[in-house]
Amino acid sequence: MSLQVEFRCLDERLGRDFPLPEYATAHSAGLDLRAMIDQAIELAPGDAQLVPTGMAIHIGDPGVCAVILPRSGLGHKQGLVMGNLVGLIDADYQGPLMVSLWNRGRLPVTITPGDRVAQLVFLPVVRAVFHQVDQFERSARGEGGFGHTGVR
Ligand SMILES: O=c1ccn([C@H]2C[C@H](O)[C@@H](COP(=O)(O)OP(=O)(O)OP(=O)(O)O)O2)c(=O)[nH]1
Ligand SMILES: [Mg+2]
Repeated sequence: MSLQVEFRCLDERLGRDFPLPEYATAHSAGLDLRAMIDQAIELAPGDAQLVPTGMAIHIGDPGVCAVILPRSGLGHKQGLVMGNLVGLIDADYQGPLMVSLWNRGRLPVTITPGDRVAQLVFLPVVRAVFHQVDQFERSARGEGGFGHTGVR
């Protein structure tokens, strides 16, 4: 399934010095996002910084959102993940796409302009309409949770 999404390039280096966001393979779920910073930054262990991606999107369909996720290699090996764990992009957001980069590792991480630091994944959204009730009709689980079914 493909989706038409409006895209604005906010940084002249994107599409000139660095490729525009693209799916790396025919079946990739995520498009890599680049750190469109002016100069290299070093993230000390534990530090987080909000970094522009040089682009904006307008999804425009309430049945779709996008999420910003870590890249597996950077996240696992260097500890470079998202400071908000997952970035959620609303369908009506039109501002610059920002990435919160958090070094959760034990060593400093250097980020160079244009580095692919995160990935953007589009997802379907179901928006709920709440119907207030006094009691739920009891389900098999009821109120059991948080390990209620055991480990083994
Ligand atoms: O990693 C992120 C997360 C969010 N956003 C943008 C798009 C999103 O639609 C908007 C608001 O995000 P969210 O609702 O998660 O943040 P909030 O703290 O609740 O802000 P708001 O009060 O603007 O909704 O910020 C980003 O650019 N990058
Ligand atoms: Mg919000």
